[in-house]
Amino acid sequence: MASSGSSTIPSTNSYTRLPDLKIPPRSGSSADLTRSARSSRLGSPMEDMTKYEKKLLQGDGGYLLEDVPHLTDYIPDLPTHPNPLQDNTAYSVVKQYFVNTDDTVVQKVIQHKSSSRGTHFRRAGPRQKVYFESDEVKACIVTCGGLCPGLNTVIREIVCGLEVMYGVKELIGIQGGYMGFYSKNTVTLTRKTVDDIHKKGGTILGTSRGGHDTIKIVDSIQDRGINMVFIIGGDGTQKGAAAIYQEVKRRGYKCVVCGIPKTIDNDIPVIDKSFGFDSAVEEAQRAINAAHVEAESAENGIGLVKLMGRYSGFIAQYATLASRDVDLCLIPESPFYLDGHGGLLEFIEKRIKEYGHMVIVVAEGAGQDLIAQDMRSMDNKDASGNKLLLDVGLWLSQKIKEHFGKKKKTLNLKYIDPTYMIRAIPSNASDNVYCTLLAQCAVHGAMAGFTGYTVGLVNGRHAYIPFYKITECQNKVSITDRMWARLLSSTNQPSFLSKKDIEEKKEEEELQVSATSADNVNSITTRTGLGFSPILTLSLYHPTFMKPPRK
Ligand SMILES: Nc1ncnc2c1ncn2[C@@H]1O[C@H](COP(=O)(O)OP(=O)(O)O)[C@@H](O)[C@H]1O
Ligand SMILES: O=P(O)(O)OC[C@H]1O[C@](O)(COP(=O)(O)O)[C@@H](O)[C@@H]1O
Ligand SMILES: [Mg+2]
Repeated sequence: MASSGSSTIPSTNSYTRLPDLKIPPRSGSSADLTRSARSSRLGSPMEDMTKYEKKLLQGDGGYLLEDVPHLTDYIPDLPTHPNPLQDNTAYSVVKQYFVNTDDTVVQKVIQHKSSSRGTHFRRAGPRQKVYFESDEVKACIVTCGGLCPGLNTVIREIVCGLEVMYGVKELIGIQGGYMGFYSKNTVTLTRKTVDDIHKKGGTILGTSRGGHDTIKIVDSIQDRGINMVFIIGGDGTQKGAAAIYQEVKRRGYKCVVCGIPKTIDNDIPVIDKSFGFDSAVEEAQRAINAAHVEAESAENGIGLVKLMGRYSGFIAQYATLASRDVDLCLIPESPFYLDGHGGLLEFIEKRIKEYGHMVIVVAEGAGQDLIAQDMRSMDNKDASGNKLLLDVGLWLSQKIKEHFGKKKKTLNLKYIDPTYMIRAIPSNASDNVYCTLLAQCAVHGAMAGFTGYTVGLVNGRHAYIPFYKITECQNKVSITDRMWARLLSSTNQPSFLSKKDIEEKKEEEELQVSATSADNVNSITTRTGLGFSPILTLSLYHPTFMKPPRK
């Protein structure tokens, strides 16, 4: 818990001055605008939501800090207070408990002797000074998107963190996701009411897709006098959180907006992994084991297990690597074809002939283009705008059965779909610890006045990451990476790709990396002769905010 104090960067005054960067509010700043004053000062809300700001700081050797916003960026002269943790009997004895203001976390941990030091994020943790008095805080928590193991643990630990560490008394839960801000009642959250919730799956607050209406949400935040918003959700949710932060800032309202990344699919970039992912991989083992037992016990037995993963096949990949019983793993990132030489059906036939049984793991987003060709399906979307998938498990079962039928070969195929069962479990022990630390870091950041950030684990260290880094792309399994090769060699399955396909994939992935890399922003930063210089806050256009939020 203690700060290592081993900052890799020299401490300079210009660096520590960063939170005091003054950015004139667009329309004056006041923490208590009345509704009429508010609306009369509003320009076009969408105008501002089409922009986000980058706080970049350059140092020696290509060091770049992609910093998160701070309340003082738009509300000058906010008073600070000593952190109440210094009087907390549990924490007051910890040496160097407060994080050194210069501490940052590197994004890419592999370095060469000629590498530039690259992108860094602000290290998460408690600060010496806070920007809220305990009795001034009115916090709220909301959970959005699909379920994921650990949601209740994060809720519990935000509540306990605020109440126990910072003496905060006013905390409410927004029910039913984003739309709950303007269409549902709230629940009071206290240490007592959340005491047991980490043992249950799901979220005690409820969740939903769709219904993100930035203006209505921020109106509700202001009307309720909320000044800390903790938003737990996936890639869609974090985009919504970024829009809320922009609007709160545009109104000059003193309110922290903090995201805690949630997704069972592990599709959020930058962070090491999302909470609940480990629990999901562990629970998937039960389904794979069952599939293996069924397959082994029958003549020409196939156990087919479908796992979640709409656009990213991480659960399928890691569940396969963990199990060692899997003969074939199919994920959205790796295209395949069914018929002909080198096709999937030929491989299945061969493996069955060789071993008498096999286990197939398929991520729900795999082969969607093939199914769509087959079924001439419509491009359906859910309330959040996510693609509604066709059931690849049923489709594949059918195709395998038809193939064996045509060849008049015996087949015993058992299809297992444990997807929602996996998502609905409580988090396992390691995810519980992970959720606790994430929640505590989120709370420390909010008390320290940071805003517009997602808290995440980067190379094993907790960091505050600006929203745009999380929302600009999706984390996907790289099939030109060593980890996918490990899987291929463990299952001994073909890659179904030609050399040309692999080259194209490599190029595609490299392009994606360079489009989001620090090199792109280096060209728009400036330097002074000092080791570190708070350089500028850039307004950039980002496609996320170009469109009105999806409803
Ligand atoms: N681009 C966006 N801008 C604003 N809100 C969004 C955006 N995409 C999704 N949301 C909102 O975020 C919430 C959750 O999104 P969803 O994609 O369903 O789940 P997840 O956050 O788990 O990816 C929904 O209420 C949805 O309306
Ligand atoms: O809850 P729904 O609407 O059935 O959605 C199922 C989807 O939710 C997920 O479990 C998680 O997606 P999110 O992280 O976007 O919530 C996907 O794997 C799956 O495709
Ligand atoms: Mg999502």
